[in-house]
Amino acid sequence: EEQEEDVLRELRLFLRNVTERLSLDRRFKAFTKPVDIEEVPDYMLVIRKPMDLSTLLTNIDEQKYVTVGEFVSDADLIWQNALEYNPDSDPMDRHIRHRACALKDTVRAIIRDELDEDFERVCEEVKESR
Ligand SMILES: Cc1noc(C)c1-c1cc(NS(=O)(=O)c2ccccc2)cc(C(=O)O)c1
Repeated sequence: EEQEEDVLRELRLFLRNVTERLSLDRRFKAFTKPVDIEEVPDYMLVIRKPMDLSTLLTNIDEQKYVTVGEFVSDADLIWQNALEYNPDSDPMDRHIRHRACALKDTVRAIIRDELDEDFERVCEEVKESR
């Protein structure tokens, strides 16, 4: 009902704000768009569930997420995929892994600092009621 729509609207505003801040961080430029298959032809063979910050934003607009937990699961795919696809010791792989780890830590720090646990609990209740 109305109260549920209010909660989900506030969730979308919070998740858009988080996603846009990540997209503005220069360290995360390579995570802003889907990996380009022209540039990285075998990417889809290795990575089963590609994810990037622009796709997160589309998912938010399409009301895919009812809880912050669902959003974090998709956000985690971005750095997990980067670690999986770039495992080698060469400098390029190390560089993308450093940025992947920075993304992981930044998402967790924002959620810990800015998500009210009572708000997340209300979102979980909306999810259970559906
Ligand atoms: C991400 C990712 N996961 O595996 C790899 C490998 C990368 C990755 C892919 C690219 N090239 S790209 O054309 O697919 C692209 C450019 C700009 C934004 C988004 C994608 C560049 C870099 C980089 O570090 O500059 C990294």
